[in-house]
Amino acid sequence: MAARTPSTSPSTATSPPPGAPRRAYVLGGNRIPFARAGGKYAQASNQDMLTAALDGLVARFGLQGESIGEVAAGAVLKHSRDFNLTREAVLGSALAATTPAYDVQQACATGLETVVSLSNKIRLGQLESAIAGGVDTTSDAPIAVSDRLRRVLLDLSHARTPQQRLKAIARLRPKDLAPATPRTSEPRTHLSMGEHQALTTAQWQITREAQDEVALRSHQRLAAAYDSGFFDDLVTPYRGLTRDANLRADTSMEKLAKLNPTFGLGLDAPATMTAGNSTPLTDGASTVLLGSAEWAAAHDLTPLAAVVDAEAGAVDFVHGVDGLLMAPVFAVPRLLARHGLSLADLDYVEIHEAFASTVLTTLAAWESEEFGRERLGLDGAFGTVEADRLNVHGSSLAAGHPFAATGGRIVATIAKELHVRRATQVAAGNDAPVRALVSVCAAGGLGLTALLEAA
Ligand SMILES: CC(=O)SCCNC(=O)CCNC(=O)[C@H](O)C(C)(C)COP(=O)(O)OP(=O)(O)OC[C@H]1O[C@@H](n2cnc3c(N)ncnc32)[C@H](O)[C@@H]1OP(=O)(O)O
Repeated sequence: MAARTPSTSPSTATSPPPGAPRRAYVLGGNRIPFARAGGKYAQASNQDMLTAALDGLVARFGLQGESIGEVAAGAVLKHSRDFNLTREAVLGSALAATTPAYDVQQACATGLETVVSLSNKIRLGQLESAIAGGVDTTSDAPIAVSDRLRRVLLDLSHARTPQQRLKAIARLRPKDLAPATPRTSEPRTHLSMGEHQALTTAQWQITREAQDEVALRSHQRLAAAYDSGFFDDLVTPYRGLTRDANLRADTSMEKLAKLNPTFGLGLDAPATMTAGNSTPLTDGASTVLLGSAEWAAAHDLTPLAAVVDAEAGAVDFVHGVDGLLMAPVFAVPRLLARHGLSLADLDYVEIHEAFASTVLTTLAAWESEEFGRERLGLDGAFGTVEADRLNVHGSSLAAGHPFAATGGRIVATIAKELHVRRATQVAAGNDAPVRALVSVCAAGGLGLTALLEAA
């Protein structure tokens, strides 16, 4: 277990101007390595994994027995018994049982939403400390019974006489006994996330080679970050895993090129999306420790980055022309405009790699003069993000994507990167702010984006 981060420079937590809301800081994070579905965590539940991620955080920051302001986390795929999964995880952890905790759900944006909403509470003075997080397992996904079987079972539980029981059972047909398994498909279109993204990929004419390059870079960068020790104080080994199981340090353009297309096979365009340039189904959990400058100082912790602001977006993917995962394309310009910033002002950007082409279609829209003028209301293209400041430590293609846990993984990673960069800059006599953007697309045509600044 990594040691608690000592506060070498608590005064680096910049104070807001008088009258402005105070700042909320990311103080650190902890996650378990992400596993492939059906892999090392096949026997672990959401509660097991979230508790493990929480306990790793507690151990790292010396929070045993501590009452934290609030813990908010969530899971996209949740058993009905887990009506407050987060509270149960807290009760099973080393935190004080007096820590309030609750579930949040915003599809793949869940983890980032918990960071944003808890940070806002800290900024308002409602909380001094908080833990954000998320967890998901596709290995232990809930399997529901059919609607008719569910109604019959409910009626049976209310039946008072044998006749009433028999009457309820008599309504059942053999087909009602078939289970209803969860699918990553949109209820209104019945298309999976991958099928939706294949439509967007074709719309923006993204090539297979460009997608494979994004995937390769993601694996190479995540492997390099692990090798350099970057994740030593962000990831705690769990159930035999020390690194994300999906990480393939030995993948190559040649290996990726050999994979058969998985999504977009029936389209009137080349099918370019494969298992290599799509996120795999993944199990895992992440947590992020948040606090005010005062709470951090009292606990001898160094603020890494402030959560400055956030912007949500949504697209009408059912009736409109915009792809299911394109909401961040619209949210980011609004977020940056509020701060008088452009993409060029950002030192780091992480665009969640739902699919390699999600990153590429997002960039293509921002780089398009026509899109900038007609859809974003700008004078021209919104801008671009060069590869050297985009997903610098890899992203979901390599790490995997346990839906609700991805936001926490990104925020903890980028906050540490901001802190490291700022320290190097300050040592060189440069006091310029260091900023990062987090962009997460989500099912339902949703997107959530956040602006962070090194403390
Ligand atoms: C908002 C959002 O985030 S939306 C996104 C939500 N997430 C999703 O929708 C999940 C999408 N992903 C999937 O559904 C699945 O992972 C799929 C369909 C893409 C692939 O599923 P599978 O076929 O089971 O993948 P699997 O892991 O077996 O890989 C297939 C092959 O590709 C190979 N492969 C995968 N990645 C790589 C790589 N980077 N390099 C080399 N080979 C690779 C595997 O080794 C395997 O080869 P094999 O058949 O010889 O064993």
